[in-house]
Amino acid sequence: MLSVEEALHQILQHPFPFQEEAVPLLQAVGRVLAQKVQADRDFPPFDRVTMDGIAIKASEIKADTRTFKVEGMVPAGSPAQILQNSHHCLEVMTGAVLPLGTDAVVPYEQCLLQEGIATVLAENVSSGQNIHRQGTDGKAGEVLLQKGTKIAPAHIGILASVGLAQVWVYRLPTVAICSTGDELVEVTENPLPHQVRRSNSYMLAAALGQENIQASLFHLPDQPEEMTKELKRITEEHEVLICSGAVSKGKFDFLPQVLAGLGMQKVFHAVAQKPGKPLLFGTMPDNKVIFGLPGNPVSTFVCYHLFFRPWLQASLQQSKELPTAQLTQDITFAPSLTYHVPVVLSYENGKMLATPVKTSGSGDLTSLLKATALLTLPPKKSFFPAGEAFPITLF
Ligand SMILES: Nc1nc2c(c(=O)[nH]1)N[C@H]1C(S)=C(S)[C@@H](COP(=O)(O)OP(=O)(O)OC[C@H]3O[C@@H](n4cnc5c(N)ncnc54)[C@H](O)[C@@H]3O)O[C@H]1N2
Ligand code: MOO
Ligand SMILES: [Mg+2]
Repeated sequence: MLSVEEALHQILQHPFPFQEEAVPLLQAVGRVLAQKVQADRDFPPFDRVTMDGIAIKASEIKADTRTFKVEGMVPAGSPAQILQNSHHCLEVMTGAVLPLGTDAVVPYEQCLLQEGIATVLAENVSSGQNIHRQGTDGKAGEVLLQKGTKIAPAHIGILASVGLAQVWVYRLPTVAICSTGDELVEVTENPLPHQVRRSNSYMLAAALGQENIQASLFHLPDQPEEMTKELKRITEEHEVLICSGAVSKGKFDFLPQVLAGLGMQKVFHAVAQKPGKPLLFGTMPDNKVIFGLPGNPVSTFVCYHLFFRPWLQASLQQSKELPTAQLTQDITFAPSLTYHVPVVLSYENGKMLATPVKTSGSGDLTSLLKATALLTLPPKKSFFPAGEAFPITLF
């Protein structure tokens, strides 16, 4: 059976060649940048006043010279002004261009202004005080954002600052989510005693929503002809198919054979891990990919985070290092499988700690309510002592 690393490696051999598209600035949040972003001018673009007050030449402050005649007023948004007489001052507002001939700003709180004369009350005034010098934070032409950056609100601020009303981002894939199983009924239905409401498809759709992907939802019955008919249409109309269920050894687990009949090239079917052993991954023509996630809700969730998300990130040319956290208690796990443990994270003395949550297995969706991450324990060992650190996947 394939190890988790090998399975992931094989999945990453099939990235989707996402095209680029331009979107309006505000629609770029949560998307992945497909262009390099450079500063179109210095950051800040001029010597910027950082306090409301008066601008003076600092060297003019002497023991007996603390009064300055006010020459005028420089609001933010007005062109640069020049101090005509170095014994004078100009009133300046936060955000204004520092007047030429001045090199210090004394805040109003440290001045007395009376009848056009400012008296500096502050003991010391040093050259450069309360001035945000041009280009301190970035020079014109400097690369501020790299391709592959996931755009967060702060990035939107930078994009706006450099004048990008349209932003080039990677186009998102069209994704179909298919749940399977005759025991499953709609959220709005009242399940009979032998039925359950479908939750996996909604959980997956919500997770994809966090990637800005609006997936289409379908449900397939445990019936191969019907499944084939539906999946033929769905795979024609979508680039990515994520199924949940019907991939194990059951007499009604028809998904692998139905997809093979539709032309899916199986890449693998089974990974040495718990949960999520019967994971299926395959490809279709035109770079289409299929993830057959095992149906137990926690398996679906784990496989989405451990395999689908890295595939999406790699396709969007994003790289990611997995952080680690230290176990707070011993874990014994004998099978030679990679073990994904739902954990709750905390911090102590600057260290991230992982405490396993109580769970009754991969069918226990409620275990995810307490957890904030998955801790991945390698297959080679069976005893994992408290204090040892392992990679975590946040969700
Ligand atoms: N003989 C074997 N039996 C099983 C094996 C095995 O290796 N040999 N593997 C087990 C593992 S591990 C898992 S995980 C499950 C995976 O099974 P399937 O992918 O075939 O999924 P189903 O049989 O369709 O369903 C399993 C379970 O999950 C519930 N489910 C499915 N979809 C949803 C949904 N959308 N919302 C809520 N719940 C869902 C379903 O009702 C079942 O209870 O197989 C083991 N068996
Ligand atoms: O994916 Mo299964 O847990 O190993 O139920
Ligand atoms: Mg099954």
